[in-house]
Amino acid sequence: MSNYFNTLTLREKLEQLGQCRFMEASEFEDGVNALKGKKIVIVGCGAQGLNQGLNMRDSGLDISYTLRKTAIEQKRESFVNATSNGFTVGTYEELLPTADLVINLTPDKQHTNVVNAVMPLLKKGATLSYSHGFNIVEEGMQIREDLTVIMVAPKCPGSEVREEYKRGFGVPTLIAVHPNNDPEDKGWAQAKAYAVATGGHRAGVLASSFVAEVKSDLMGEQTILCGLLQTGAILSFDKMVEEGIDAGYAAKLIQYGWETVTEALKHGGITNMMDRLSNPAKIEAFRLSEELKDIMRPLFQKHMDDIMTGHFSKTMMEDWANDDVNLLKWRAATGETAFEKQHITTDEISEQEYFDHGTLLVAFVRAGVELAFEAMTESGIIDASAYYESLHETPLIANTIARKKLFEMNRVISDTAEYGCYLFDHACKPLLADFMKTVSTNVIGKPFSSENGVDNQELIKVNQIIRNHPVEKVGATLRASMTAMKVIKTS
Ligand SMILES: NC(=O)C1=CN([C@@H]2O[C@H](COP(=O)(O)OP(=O)(O)OC[C@H]3O[C@@H](n4cnc5c(N)ncnc54)[C@H](OP(=O)(O)O)[C@@H]3O)[C@@H](O)[C@H]2O)C=CC1
Ligand SMILES: CC[C@](O)(C(C)=O)C(=O)O
Ligand SMILES: [Mg+2]
Ligand SMILES: [Mg+2]
Repeated sequence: MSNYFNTLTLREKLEQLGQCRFMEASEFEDGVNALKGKKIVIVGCGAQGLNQGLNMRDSGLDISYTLRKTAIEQKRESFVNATSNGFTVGTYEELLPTADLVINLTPDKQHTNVVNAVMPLLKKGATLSYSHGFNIVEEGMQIREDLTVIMVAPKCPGSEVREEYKRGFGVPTLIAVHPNNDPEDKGWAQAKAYAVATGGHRAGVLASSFVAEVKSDLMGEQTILCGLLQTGAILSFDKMVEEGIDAGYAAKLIQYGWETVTEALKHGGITNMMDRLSNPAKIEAFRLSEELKDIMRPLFQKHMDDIMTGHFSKTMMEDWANDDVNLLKWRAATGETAFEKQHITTDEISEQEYFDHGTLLVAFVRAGVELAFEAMTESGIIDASAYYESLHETPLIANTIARKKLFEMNRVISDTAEYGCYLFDHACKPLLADFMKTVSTNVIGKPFSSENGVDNQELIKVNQIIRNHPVEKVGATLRASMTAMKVIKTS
C-alpha cells in the first residue's frame, strides 16, 4: 500500500482537492429511502460510532454493531455503549456477511487491520463507509472491486453529532464516493441518505472527495481546532498566574472562555466575536492577532505542506509502529500542565466578562481561524470546506474544553486529531515565548483600558479588514443556510 494522493497526477490532485459543492435541500428529498430496510452494521462503538448509530436508528434505519471478539467477551465500554442503548451486538462473522452497508467507525490507526479483517466477510455488492478518508488517501487501502466505498464525515465531535440531532438539527457534513469504487453507481444516493439519517442535511452537506476531506480535516484539527486552543489555553493560564491572577479564576476564564467567545463566532463570524469587545479592546485584539498571524504563519504553512506531501501521515504512522511513543509522551505532558491540574473557582463569571477579560483569547481565535483558512485555500481547498474546518468547528471543539478541559477535548477527538494537536502545540509554544513576554493582564485576566481612547479612522480601518476577510464572506453565506442554529448557554 502506498499514499494514494501521491500516486495521482498534479491535474488529478487539483481536481480532487477542488471538489466541493454545497448541496441543495431538494437533493435530499428522497430522505433515508436509499437505506431504508437495508441492514446497516457499524464497526466500533466509540465517539462517532455510538452517536451516529443513535441518530440513524432514530431516523428509522436498521442499525447493529459489530465489535472485535475481545470487546464482547470482556464487555468493554464499546460493548456497554451499544447494549445499554438496546442495539444488537455481534462478532464480525455473525453480522457482516448479511450486511448491506458496513460503516467503519474504528480509530484511523486501526483501519488497515479492521478493513483487512472485515473485507473478506462482506457480501458481493455491499457498501463500505468511512467518516474520515485517511485509510484510503494516506495509506492507499485497496478495496475489493465489487464493493461501493463512500464517506460521510460529520465536521464535528461525535458528542455534538448527537446533541445537534436531539436539538432537531444536525452538523455540516462532507460526503464523497471513492472514484475507484462505485461499481453500481449507488454511492451518492446512499451517502445522501446516510447524511439525512444523521441530520447533517439540515446543517449543510458538501459533495466532496476523499482527498479534499482528508487534507482539510487534518489541517483544521492540528492547527486552529485543537492545537491552537491547547497552546493558547496553556500560555494564557501561565501568564495570568505569573502576573498574580487567582489560579482558580484564571482556569475558569480559559475553560469556559473559549466556549463563550467562540459562541459569538458561531453566530456571526469573526466580525461578531470582535464586536463583543469594547472599541479600544477590539483595536488591541486586532493588533495582537496581526502579530500572532505574522509569528505563526510559517508554522501553519508547514503543517499544510507536510499534510499535502504526506510527510505528516508518514511520521504519524511511524509513531503508530513505534507503540505511540510520541503520542503517549505528549498526552502525559498535557495532563501535567498547571492549567489542566488547577481546580476552577466557583465564583460566577458573567458572559460579557469572558470577553472583557479575554482580549487575548479573541486575538488567538481570529489569528488561528484566518491562518488555517488562508493556508487551506492557498493550497487548493475550496473556501466552504476550509470554513467548516476552521471557523465553523472551533466552537464545537471549545464546547469539549468547557466540559473537562484539554483532557476532554483530546479524549473526544480522533486519534489523528490528538496526535496532530500535540505536534502543533509542541512547536507553537516555543514560537510564542517572546510574544507572551510582551503581553500582560490588561489583555488576559483583567479588562483592557486604553488611555488614548479610540481613533475613528483606525477603528474604521480595523472593522473593514475584519469584515472583508474571505472567511467572513463565505461564512455569511453558509451560516444563512443554518437557520436553526441553537444557542449554547455557558455555566
Ligand atoms: N472523534 C471524532 O469526533 C471524529 C472522528 N471521525 C472519524 O471517525 C472514525 C472513528 O473515530 P472515533 O469515533 O474517534 O473512534 P474511537 O476511538 O472513539 O473508536 C473506538 C471504537 O473502535 C473500536 N476499536 C478500536 N480498535 C479496534 C480494532 N483494532 N478492531 C476493531 N475495533 C476497534 C473500539 O472498540 P474496543 O472496545 O474493541 O476497543 C471502539 O468501539 C475515525 O475515522 C475518525 O477519524 C470523524 C469526525 C470526528
Ligand atoms: C477536530 C477533530 C476532528 O477532525 C473532528 C471532531 O472533526 C477529529 O478527527 O476528531
Ligand atoms: Mg474533523
Ligand atoms: Mg479528524
